[in-house]
Amino acid sequence: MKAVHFGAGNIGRGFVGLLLHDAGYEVVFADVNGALIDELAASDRYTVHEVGVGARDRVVDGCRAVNSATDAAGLARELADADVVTTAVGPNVLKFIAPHVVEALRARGADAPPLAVMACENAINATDLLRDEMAALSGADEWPRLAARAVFANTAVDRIVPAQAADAGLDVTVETFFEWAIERSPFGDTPPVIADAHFVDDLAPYIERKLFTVNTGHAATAYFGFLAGHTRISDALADPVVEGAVERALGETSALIIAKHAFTEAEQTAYRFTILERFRNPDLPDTVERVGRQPRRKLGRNERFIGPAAELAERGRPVDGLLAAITAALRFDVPADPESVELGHALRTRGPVQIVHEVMGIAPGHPLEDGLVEAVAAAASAR
Ligand SMILES: NC(=O)C1=CN([C@@H]2O[C@H](COP(=O)(O)OP(=O)(O)OC[C@H]3O[C@@H](n4cnc5c(N)ncnc54)[C@H](O)[C@@H]3O)[C@@H](O)[C@H]2O)C=CC1
Ligand SMILES: O=P(O)(O)OC[C@H]1O[C@](O)(CO)[C@@H](O)[C@@H]1O
Repeated sequence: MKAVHFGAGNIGRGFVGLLLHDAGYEVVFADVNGALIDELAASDRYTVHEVGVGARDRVVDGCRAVNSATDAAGLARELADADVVTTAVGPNVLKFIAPHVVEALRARGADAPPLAVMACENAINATDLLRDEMAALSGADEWPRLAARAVFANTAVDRIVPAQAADAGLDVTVETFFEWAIERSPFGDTPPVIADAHFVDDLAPYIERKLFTVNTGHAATAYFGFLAGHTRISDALADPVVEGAVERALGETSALIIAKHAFTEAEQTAYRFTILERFRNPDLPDTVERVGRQPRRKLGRNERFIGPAAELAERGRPVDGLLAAITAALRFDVPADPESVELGHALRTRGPVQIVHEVMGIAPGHPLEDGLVEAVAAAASAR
């Protein structure tokens, strides 16, 4: 069995690549980072170092690497007999992966087993986004023929993999916790065998619970922690002011998750507790700048703040904690982060109403609109 994984970064090597390797797949990493690919090609192995309770080291061996920016022929050869394609490149990069997978399906025989395609990104239904990019490239005439040669399954991935030390080489430090939930139904009776993944009939509850608890909580810790002057996530959460603000936002998203899905209040409280303990892990060298990265993406309509706040507002439920986190996200002033710079520029040059409509995707008259306009105005006057 063979898997081609796009994105040999933190989640690629420290999570998806590891689980595929442990499931018996021959793993081929495809990436546009030439130095990283050269290093992977020169050594067929690396170590995943876990930190935290029950930590152990895991070796990934037998892997190969191909530069997807410069070696289209090599990539096509690897894709030709792949069983699985996965990605961990960031949701905004999926459009650059789409042409490669379209070409692979064009070259794939109609009798070959279907290629399992699973995007492993922090976004709701990221595989559908990739499939839509592919369908648009292919066109209405050809697409049904190509689509029949693949199975597209959405997934939810959860493991904290921080930025790695400069001298770490290919090795990756990760937390012990992980969860990879994959939609079962697209595969019919023959889902891929990935022992450490968890196949579910309905992914929506898992992905919403994950995105609106883990990612809302983590990003809120980063933004409130940044404003309070903290560098590390674990230090930020040890600050009672930051912890209180994060708890308030998570109290609101938890109310939504319990109202929408079959999780009980006790289950959601336990889940939230576990998540906050993971963020507190002092052995995890994680920073507010990494976790807060790309604030514009994180303030998108279906993302971790605006998504749950919009649904809560539609239900007439409180959203003050989320609005405070949104203001903090807009005040995340990190010159090295292009999206933070872009938001700073938007706050200086565009009015709050325009930002709410165009950046956050909230329509005029939506019940969240007024609260958001106030949150944006507060950030504009503070930044
Ligand atoms: N790091 C974490 O703790 C977690 C990250 N995620 C998600 O996983 C995805 C990847 O995140 P990280 O691994 O942290 O980022 P990363 O920056 O460490 O890795 C991304 C990799 O994608 C590569 N890449 C960029 N453009 C590419 C292209 N066109 N073709 C092939 N490769 C390309 C980059 O060179 C890099 O090696 C994101 O969607 C993130 O939200 C999900 C759960 C946890
Ligand atoms: O690119 P994003 O959305 O910040 O993804 C990384 C996030 O995902 C998480 O791993 C949670 O699964 C956090 O480590 C981190 O905040």
